[in-house]
Amino acid sequence: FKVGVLGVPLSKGQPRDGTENGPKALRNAGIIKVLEDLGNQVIDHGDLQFETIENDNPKDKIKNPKTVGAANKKISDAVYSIVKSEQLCLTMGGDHSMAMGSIHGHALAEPNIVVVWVDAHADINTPLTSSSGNIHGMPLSFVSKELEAYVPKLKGFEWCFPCISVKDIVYIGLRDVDEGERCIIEHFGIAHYSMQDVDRMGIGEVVDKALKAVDPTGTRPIHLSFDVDALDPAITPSTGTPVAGGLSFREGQYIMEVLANTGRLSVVDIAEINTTVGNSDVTVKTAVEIVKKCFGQKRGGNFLPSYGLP
Ligand SMILES: N[C@@H](CC/C=C/[B-](O)(O)O)C(=O)O
Ligand SMILES: [Mn+2]
Ligand SMILES: [Mn+2]
Ligand SMILES: [Mn+2]
Repeated sequence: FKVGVLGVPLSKGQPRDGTENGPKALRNAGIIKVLEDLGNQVIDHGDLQFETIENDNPKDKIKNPKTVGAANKKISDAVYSIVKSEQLCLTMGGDHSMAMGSIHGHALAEPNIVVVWVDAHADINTPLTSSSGNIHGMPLSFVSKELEAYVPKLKGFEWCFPCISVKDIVYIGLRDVDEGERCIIEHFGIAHYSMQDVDRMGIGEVVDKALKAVDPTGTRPIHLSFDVDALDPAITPSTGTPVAGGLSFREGQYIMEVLANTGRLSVVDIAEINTTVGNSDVTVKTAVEIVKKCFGQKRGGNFLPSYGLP
């Protein structure tokens, strides 16, 4: 693939410093070379620079609205231009509020996207249902048309127009969903596969059903937004909101292999690596292994055309 890599050092969508180090940690772990060794042509777009806006006081309890709004506008513009230049975009976060910008920019460039949201959390609180006021718990409410009426227009988000339908979203890995989010999921019938579903059906059936739910004809570009806290904290301890009982290393790899195999992956977010929490080496190594499966590495083995085999 032609892969456009973008660093998104964002942390103000949540309270724990450290997610701004995510892009650096992945780079230091050699993510660029790893992708090149898999035969991809990698264009490194560097790390976005975000400014912290002064007296960015909470508005209706929402924290750092101007800083997070301005950052996501930059993310949207960058992802838009990367997708427009026919590159498979890898956005390295940064807290998960980044997905508001990456989905927005992606949808502007590719109007028919579906969103596969792999996460312990639903991240679809509106500013009115959120109890924390942390925007990393709200990105999907800002970009979903059906929720527009419930999302107050906040200063800093004038640029953000709802660009997907909740029918285009499917969840995998849920195990910590707020009441307001459950209400939204039930009311709008959002496709979702929780860890209970993974236990009941197995990851193979979950991924098949998840893709069928949003893209039955198997034709639409895929936005994968992967929150490392979807995985079990034993393998991704360095994250801000860990929840026990997560996806195994193998289940995480399996999801990525199937999505890569569709050939329709268009944007991949990897979010919520926080190097200041727990053992960040394990977390970053796991994240790199998981991302490799998005960009062509197969557990059954790869041979690259360069070997000249028929
Ligand atoms: N639902 C909680 C937790 C949000 C978790 C966000 B994360 O999935 O991006 O880590 C909230 O709204 O504060
Ligand atoms: Mn999460
Ligand atoms: Mn259910
Ligand atoms: Mn998340």
